[in-house]
Amino acid sequence: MKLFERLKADAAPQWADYTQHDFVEQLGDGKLPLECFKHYLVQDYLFLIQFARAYALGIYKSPRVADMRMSLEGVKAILDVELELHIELCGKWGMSRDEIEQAPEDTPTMAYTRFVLDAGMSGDLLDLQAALAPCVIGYAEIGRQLSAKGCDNDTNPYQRWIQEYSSEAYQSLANDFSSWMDGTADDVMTERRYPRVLSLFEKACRLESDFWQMGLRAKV
Ligand SMILES: Cc1ncc(C[n+]2csc(CCO)c2C)c(N)n1
Repeated sequence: MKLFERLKADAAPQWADYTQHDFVEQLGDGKLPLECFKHYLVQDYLFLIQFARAYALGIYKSPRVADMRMSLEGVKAILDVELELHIELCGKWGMSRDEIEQAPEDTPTMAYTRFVLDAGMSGDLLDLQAALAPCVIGYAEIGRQLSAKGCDNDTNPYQRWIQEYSSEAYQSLANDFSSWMDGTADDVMTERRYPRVLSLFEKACRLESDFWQMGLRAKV
């Protein structure tokens, strides 16, 4: 079995908590309170800045030029696409770029981003990929699920968000990430090492759930 499939199967409870979280369900049926989504979106912008640094660390930790290019694509996807999507959505709801960039980081944002950066700093490329995988691949699964249920309809205020993650472009980025991680595993994975990699993957799933929960807490 390929590494990503194995991790997802072994971390099934954490994966389900994350990808079927209440926040996701409410976003899907359009009933998520706007203040929850706005808090999430501002925090996600701050999260992505740190994620760009994590991908940049991936360049540093890459054993091959091909790996460096994959990490570089991650940096570019965040700086050129993801952050701009956030600014676009925040703008629609009256928040400016300055307001977003000056917002203080909430604790779950700090916990998740510093966890990923530390996994990469103290480990090798595979450790970093295991910590990044739930984020990159989980959002593709969530986008796919919501779109299959028809949640990306015109009446859903979160239609644009769902369309972004169910898009061909994002699905293919997530598939490429999965193959990239599988390729690294072919080179460096051993059975002795597997539990540590699984533990990083599980923790990242838990931190994703905490991130959704932070959004739900913002309800006034
Ligand atoms: C909490 C949180 N988790 C995952 C993503 C999704 N995501 C993270 S980096 C990136 C760009 C491509 O790697 C994408 C789509 C997010 N935005 N926020």
